[in-house]
Amino acid sequence: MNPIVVVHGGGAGPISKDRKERVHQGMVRAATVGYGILREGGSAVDAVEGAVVALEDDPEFNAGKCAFQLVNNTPHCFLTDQGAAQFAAAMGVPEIPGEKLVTERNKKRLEKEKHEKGAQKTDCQKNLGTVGAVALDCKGNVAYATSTGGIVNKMVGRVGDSPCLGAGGYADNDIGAVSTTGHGESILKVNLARLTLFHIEQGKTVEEAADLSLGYMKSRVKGLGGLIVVSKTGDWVAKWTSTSMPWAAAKDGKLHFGIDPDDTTITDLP
Ligand SMILES: COC(=O)C[C@H](N)C(=O)O
Repeated sequence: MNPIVVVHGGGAGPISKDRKERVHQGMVRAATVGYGILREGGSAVDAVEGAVVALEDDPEFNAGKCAFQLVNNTPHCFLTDQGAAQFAAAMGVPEIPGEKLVTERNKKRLEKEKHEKGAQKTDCQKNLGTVGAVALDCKGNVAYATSTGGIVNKMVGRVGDSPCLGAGGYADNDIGAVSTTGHGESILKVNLARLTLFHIEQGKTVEEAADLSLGYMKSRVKGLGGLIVVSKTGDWVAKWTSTSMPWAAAKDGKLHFGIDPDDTTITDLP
């Protein structure tokens, strides 16, 4: 099986010219890290972890920190609050003060948002991002990872879509893997990642499946977003209904990259 990794940097509004080059570099770096792991025989799980950690460490993107493997070390899928903190400490994860995880750009964005009236919109255009990766390894295994700082000005205690199975992502070796981004509440309501895989299970191409599930989210709950998919047969796609979504894909020694609709560049991988 020829390995593939696809990454995204969050579905959002237009990206300013000066940020575009930095975002481009971040996407290329993450896809190259993930692909390098796969080329050396690494697993899909290792590849998505490597790619997402590269994006988490890049201040250009809005993500969490430390994508370690809960499912491999506990019988559970989710841990929150104090339990999550205890588990992280037991795994030797260093504690980082909250303020060190917030960039100046995000602080300014929060202040601006607090002064603007009105409820959270479902178009996700103001959000600064989320990062994600999907991969298919040489053995035919697929995996996904999604990491986010969430939406701006959210209520304390909000759980978004990104950590939730079926919404923020899903992987099944019999079908493929998906990582999503966009308006979290909408993504949760339609179970966007699993819905996309359902369409592939029903015989749709990855492209058709992505269009159907994103189209359904838009028409049914007026939610905008984006997603990346890799199927078990090695087909992949990056699609979005938000204005932009930075993405990159590495396959067969080629690197594909884009931010805006109908604007893809293809180069040779180093
Ligand atoms: C582009 O922004 C996001 O993807 C935010 C994330 N889905 C959330 O709602 O928490």
